[in-house]
Amino acid sequence: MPDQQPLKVGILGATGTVGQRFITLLSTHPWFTIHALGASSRSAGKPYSVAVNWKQTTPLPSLIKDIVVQECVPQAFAECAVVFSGLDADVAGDIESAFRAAELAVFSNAKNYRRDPHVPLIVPLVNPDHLSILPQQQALHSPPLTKGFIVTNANCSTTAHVIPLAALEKAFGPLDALMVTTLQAISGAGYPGVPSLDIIDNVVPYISGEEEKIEWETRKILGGISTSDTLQEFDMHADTPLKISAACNRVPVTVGHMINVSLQFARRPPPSPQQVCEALRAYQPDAQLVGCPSAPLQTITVHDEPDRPQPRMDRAFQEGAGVSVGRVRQCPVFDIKFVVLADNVSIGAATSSIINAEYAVLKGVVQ
Ligand SMILES: NC(=O)C1=CN([C@@H]2O[C@H](COP(=O)(O)OP(=O)(O)OC[C@H]3O[C@@H](n4cnc5c(N)ncnc54)[C@H](OP(=O)(O)O)[C@@H]3O)[C@@H](O)[C@H]2O)C=CC1
Ligand SMILES: N[C@@H](CC(=O)OP(=O)(O)O)C(=O)O
Repeated sequence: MPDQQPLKVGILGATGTVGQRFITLLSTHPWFTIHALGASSRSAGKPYSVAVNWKQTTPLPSLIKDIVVQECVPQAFAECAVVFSGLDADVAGDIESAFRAAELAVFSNAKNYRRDPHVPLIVPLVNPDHLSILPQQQALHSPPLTKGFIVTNANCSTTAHVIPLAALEKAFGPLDALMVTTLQAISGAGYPGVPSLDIIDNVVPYISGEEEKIEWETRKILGGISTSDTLQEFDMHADTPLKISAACNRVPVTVGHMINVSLQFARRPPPSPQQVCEALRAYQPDAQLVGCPSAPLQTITVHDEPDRPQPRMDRAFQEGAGVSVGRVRQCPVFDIKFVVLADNVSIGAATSSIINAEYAVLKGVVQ
C-alpha cells in the first residue's frame, strides 16, 4: 500500500461525535484521503465548518472546512474505496444497506448489523480474521455483490474489555466466566447526549441495551468461525461456553470508558497475577504485525501504580488507539481481577473502523 496513491474515503455521520474523530484521524492518514462527507438533511448542502458543532480538542483541519456535506446517498460516495459510518443507529440500517447494495465497502460503528450472521463484528486488535466471512456475505446478497459489504466494529465497552481478554485466551486458553462493571463516559451517548442535570454530581446505573450488547458481542468476537455444510457460521465461543454478566453505569467523565473485570479461566490451576501481567504486556495482535499504520505500538499498557489507569491521565496515550490495564490481582471469587480503560471514541469507535479498513486493504479485501 505505501507506494500507491491514497484511497478516497467517505464518512457518513461526519458531523457527530464519532464522525468528528474520523475527520481528525483521517485528515493526516498515510493511505486514505477524505473525499466525501455525509450527514442528515439538516447539515446537507452546507460547508462542513458551518454544519458541524466542532467539539474536538484539536482544530478543525483546514482542508476539510469547505467540503460541502452531502445527503447520505450512495451516488455522492461512488468514488470512495471505503465508506466509514458514524451514523445514528436510528438511520444506519437502511443507509448502510443501500451503500452495500451500491457496491460500496462500509465500515460501521452502528449496532444495526452486529448480530447479522454474515456480517463480521471486528475489534481489529482481536479478530480481523473474521473478514473471511465477507465472500459469503456478498454471495448471499440479492443480487450477489463483488465489491460491496458491511463490516461492523463493536460497542465501545465491549471493545475495551475484549482486547485484554483476547490476550489472556491466547496465552492461557479459554475463559469460562466473566463479571464486568462499566464506568462509561458521557461522550458514549453522542452529542448533546446525557443532560447535565442528570450526570453532574451523579452516577446513572443504567444504559439502555448496553449490558445485553456486552454479553452477546463478546462471544461473537472471541469465538471462531465454523463451517457446516457449505456455510460459515460464527461459533459464539461454543467450545467453552462463556458465562458473562455485565453491569453498566454512566459516570461524569467526558471521554474514556473504564471497566472492572473479574474472570475465571477454564484451565486449572489458573495463571498468577504476574503471569497475567506478562501476557498482557507481550500481546501483539495481527493488525500490528502486518503493519496497519493506525495500530498502537503497545496494544495493552499495564500500570504497576495502584491508582492507574485513570480516564483523564491515560485516555490520550497513543492517540487513544491502545488500552490501559491496572490493578491486576487475585480475585477471591473467580481467578483474576483488573481494571481496563479505553478511549470510547477512538479505539472504541473511529480508530477501530480505520484499522479494520487498513487490514482489509492489506489483505486485498478492499478493491
Ligand atoms: N460515541 C461513542 O463513543 C460511540 C458511538 N458509537 C455508535 O456510532 C454511531 C454514531 O455515534 P455518535 O457520533 O456518538 O452520534 P451523534 O449523535 O454524535 O452523531 C450522529 C450522526 O448521525 C447523523 N444523522 C442523524 N440523523 C441522520 C439522518 N436521518 N440521515 C443521515 N445522517 C443522520 C448526524 O448528522 P446531523 O449532525 O446532520 O444531525 C450525525 O452526523 C452511533 O450508531 C453510535 O451508537 C459506537 C461506539 C462508541
Ligand atoms: N452505548 C455506548 C455507545 C454506543 O453508541 O454504543 P453502540 O454503538 O453499541 O450502540 C455508550 O453509551 O457509551
